[in-house]
Amino acid sequence: MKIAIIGAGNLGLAIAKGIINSKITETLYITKRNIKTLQELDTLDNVFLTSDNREAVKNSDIVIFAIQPAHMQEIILDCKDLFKEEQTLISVVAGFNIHKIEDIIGDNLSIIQAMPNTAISVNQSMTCICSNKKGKEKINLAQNIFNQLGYSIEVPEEQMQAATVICSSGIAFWMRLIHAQTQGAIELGLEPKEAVDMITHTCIGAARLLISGNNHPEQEIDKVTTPGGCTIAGLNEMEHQGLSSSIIKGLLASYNKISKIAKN
Ligand SMILES: NC(=O)C1=CN([C@@H]2O[C@H](COP(=O)(O)OP(=O)(O)OC[C@H]3O[C@@H](n4cnc5c(N)ncnc54)[C@H](OP(=O)(O)O)[C@@H]3O)[C@@H](O)[C@H]2O)C=CC1
Ligand SMILES: O=C(O)[C@@H]1CCC=N1
Repeated sequence: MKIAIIGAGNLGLAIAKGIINSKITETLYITKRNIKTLQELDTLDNVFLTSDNREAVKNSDIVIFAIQPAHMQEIILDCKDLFKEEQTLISVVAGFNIHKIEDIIGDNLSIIQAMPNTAISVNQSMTCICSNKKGKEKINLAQNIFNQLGYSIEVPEEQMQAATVICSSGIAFWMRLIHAQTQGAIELGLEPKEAVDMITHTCIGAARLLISGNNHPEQEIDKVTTPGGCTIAGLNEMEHQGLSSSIIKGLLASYNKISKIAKN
């Protein structure tokens, strides 16, 4: 399998790192205009750094677009004559729906829209995917790739905006929650590094409990909250200060924004 990543910025580079870790590809082309910033990958075998998108597209079975939405039309048009029916085109461009890509290159190519997150660099991305009609036959291939870079699920195209908020922006939301806990932990007298270790491993534990069992989060909370104890005191104060409400409102604001971007 030969893969090209068009646009190695924050996400494209993270995808490249995940792919390199998982050794799923025979050759990996990585493009950006200024390839000097990719020096850390320069010496790797079978990894080709170039600013020539056409060279990357020509030499790949799977082409992943990880550029800003404003660059999509120009870059796709530049490579349009090179795309082949057997290739799989994967776009991770948020808010750039499949029909916008089909408007540029037609509906004869397999197009997958994927929404990963930056944890793809450590093969822990939650990635949601959907496809155009032609791309249905390539969904398994795409899931096979993203499952090696974390975990993936297929969702209806109309849920991609929600998936962007929960999975892709979600990394930033969780980071902010972890940071807030760190600030609290430092005030309780813990060293910052020690605090982050404690918080991140507790966070992984909470996620593992829900992934491994079928319990609702509140059932797990019930097991922790000793009547009259410190957990319920903390939880109630957080809710008095609007924790759940502020998170829900934040998710809705994020969703409204990406929906607006997708409509333009
Ligand atoms: N960051 C994230 O966590 C997520 C991002 N996304 C989506 O991924 C896309 C990329 O986001 P992000 O990585 O943050 O953005 P960046 O701006 O960090 O990356 C975009 C990259 O595209 C490169 N680029 C620009 N023009 C060209 C060109 N003509 N040919 C090749 N490469 C080019 C730029 O490098 P140079 O200037 O050197 O060419 C830059 O490194 C966006 O559409 C975003 O919506 C989706 C989910 C999560
Ligand atoms: O913030 C953004 O718009 C992009 C999409 C999801 C993550 N980053």
